[in-house]
Amino acid sequence: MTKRIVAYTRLKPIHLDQLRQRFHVDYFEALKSTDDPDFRQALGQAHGLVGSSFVIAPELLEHAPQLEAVATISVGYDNYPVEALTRRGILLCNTPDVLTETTADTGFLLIMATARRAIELAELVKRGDWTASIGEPHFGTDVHGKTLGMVGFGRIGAGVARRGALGFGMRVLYACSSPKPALEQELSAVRCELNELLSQADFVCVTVPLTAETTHLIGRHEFGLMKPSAIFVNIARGKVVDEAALIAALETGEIHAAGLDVFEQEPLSPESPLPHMANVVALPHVGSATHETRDAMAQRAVDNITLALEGKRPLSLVNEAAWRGKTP
Ligand SMILES: NC(=O)C1=CN([C@@H]2O[C@H](COP(=O)(O)OP(=O)(O)OC[C@H]3O[C@@H](n4cnc5c(N)ncnc54)[C@H](OP(=O)(O)O)[C@@H]3O)[C@@H](O)[C@H]2O)C=CC1
Ligand SMILES: O=CC(=O)O
Repeated sequence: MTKRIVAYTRLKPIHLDQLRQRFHVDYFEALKSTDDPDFRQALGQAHGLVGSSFVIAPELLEHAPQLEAVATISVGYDNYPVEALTRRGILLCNTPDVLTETTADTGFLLIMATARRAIELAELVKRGDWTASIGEPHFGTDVHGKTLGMVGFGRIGAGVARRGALGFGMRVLYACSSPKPALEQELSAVRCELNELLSQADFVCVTVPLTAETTHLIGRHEFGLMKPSAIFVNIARGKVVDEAALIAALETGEIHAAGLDVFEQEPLSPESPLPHMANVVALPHVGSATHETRDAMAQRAVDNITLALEGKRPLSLVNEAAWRGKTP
């Protein structure tokens, strides 16, 4: 029997063809909502699910009685009900590693663009307002030699810190669930409590996954601990930050500026003041969005779902317990 896959994110022909060589693929290249009746009907026969950017609620799984594996085209898996999947023995696979360096580049891009006010000043030139030598009101802030505070020190966090420590001579502090002795050695990084990091860092960069524990990890209290000169960067998930508290901290000068790739609501609501604030650089969740990296992520997802549906261990598995349940 040919197994069936529902693919709900646009894929390049090269990736779609690989899936179609082995499976029957129900392809939703422009899915607007998981309430789409055709999508729900296809789920009814699906053994595999491939995609990203939609919340896959536990209720949706009830429409997929034959589901064996899910491959998200992302490293973050906060859109998936991991416990419900594991309970049913459904494998959940993601795309770590292949996007680490690109996302770390985005983190550093935000650090640099925000500190040096690159977007604001480029806009000034574009408007034709560069009519005299630029003076102090338009000066930026140095990055090199400053203190970089990493909240979360996994793959991407280490990538950002490496750029800061080795490329820009920054002192690295990190707050993380577990110590990272190899990185401490490599980057002279120092582990500290979150509150201490927040009060010492010139740049605070968030790279923790979104979990129940990290939801609103950074809020009013935390912004209050930061230096008035601090620059806050979030490349993790919007909900890790209390956005109302962030807006207040930026408006009152409690912190200096923010570089943001992720938001509590995506796409960003037209009512949000964030993209209109001079001290904010806002990007539309493009941490991994380069041609090379998005191709590598899609390929990893194709490889993951193919292996999983062939009864082999996928390359990157989130719920180890579901795999253990399948193996003697
Ligand atoms: N903006 C974008 O486009 C992108 C965003 N992301 C986001 O970045 C996140 C991180 O990815 P990646 O670096 O690969 O993941 P990792 O799992 O390698 O790193 C996450 C780190 O956060 C730490 N951590 C987890 N919970 C806490 C906590 N409560 N307090 C302190 N530290 C904590 C982990 O600790 P420990 O090591 O002890 O487990 C780990 O070191 C993803 O989950 C995703 O949400 C990813 C890619 C692109
Ligand atoms: O946000 C992107 C991801 O890969 O996670």
